Amino acid sequence: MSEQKIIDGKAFAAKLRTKIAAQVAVAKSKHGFTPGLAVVLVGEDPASKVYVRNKGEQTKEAGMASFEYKLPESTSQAELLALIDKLNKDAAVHGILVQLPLPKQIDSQAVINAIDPDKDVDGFHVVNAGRLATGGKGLVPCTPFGCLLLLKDLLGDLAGKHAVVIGRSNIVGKPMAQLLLNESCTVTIAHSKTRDLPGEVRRADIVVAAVGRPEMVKGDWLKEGAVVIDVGINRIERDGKGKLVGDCDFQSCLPKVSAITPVPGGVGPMTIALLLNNTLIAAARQKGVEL
Ligand SMILES: Nc1nc(=O)c2c([nH]1)NC[C@@H]1CN(c3ccc(C(=O)N[C@@H](CCC(=O)O)C(=O)O)cc3)C=[N+]21
Ligand SMILES: [Mg+2]
Repeated sequence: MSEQKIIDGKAFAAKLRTKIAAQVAVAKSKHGFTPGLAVVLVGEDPASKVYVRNKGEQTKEAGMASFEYKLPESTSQAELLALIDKLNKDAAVHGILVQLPLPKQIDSQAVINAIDPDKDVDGFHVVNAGRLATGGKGLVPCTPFGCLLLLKDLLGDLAGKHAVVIGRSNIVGKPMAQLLLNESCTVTIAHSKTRDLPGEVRRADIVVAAVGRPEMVKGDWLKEGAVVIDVGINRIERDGKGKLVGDCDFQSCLPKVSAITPVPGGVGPMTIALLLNNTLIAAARQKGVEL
């Protein structure tokens, strides 16, 4: 059980943020603009508040402008759409993120599709999903993008690898499968109706777990030497204490894998780093410059 099996997403993300900060400095000194990210939080979900605070802090650390909008739980869809319209028109805002989930009176997909696709740094707009599916130049969802960078850093060329993505959400599973397909992997998308999930996972060189079920994937489901990317972030109680665990049972998986991401410290920090990267990409495109 060697140490280096455990992928240090936190360190990788920190390195990426250093590179981003250097490019932000060039945007300012050479091109005279500051990339700006607006994050909109509706309601009081405590977990969401933590993520939004981390995003704001890391945005400023990278030298970007951070705009935070905190709206009450009772906000109507019309009020939220009015804010999006204002941010779409604001030249200082190059990226817009509306924190999910939204309160139930609001149709999330309608809100996401109201964001200017070129400012949609989550990559959730239907136009960006379409661009990803058809090989266009869009904005790629942060979590799958971060997972892909970790995999390429570890394995280099991914062509011909068998990847099993567990989970079919629009925000992780589907775009992850698309990215792996674009890298010429053979991709299986598994989900709650998949027959014999352990059997599917056993064929995988690469497993991406994004189901939101604590410790579901067991070590005996894995092929010897598989690479496991654990996207799950589940808060559980164990021995009377709150604990953060992934979708993979880390203890049983570790002896079987060639590499695995931990939770915390794996995919989570990459998601925020890729959000900053997307903001930089969006800003550079809006300004028509190469950084
Ligand atoms: N429009 C939208 N875009 C998102 O990207 C989005 C969202 N809504 N809603 C909530 C989820 C969740 N999310 C995380 C980001 C970073 C960590 C992260 O940095 N986690 C750390 C620490 C976790 C902790 O200690 O709580 C880690 O895994 O090491 C986790 C979760 C982004 N999300
Ligand atoms: Mg994201």
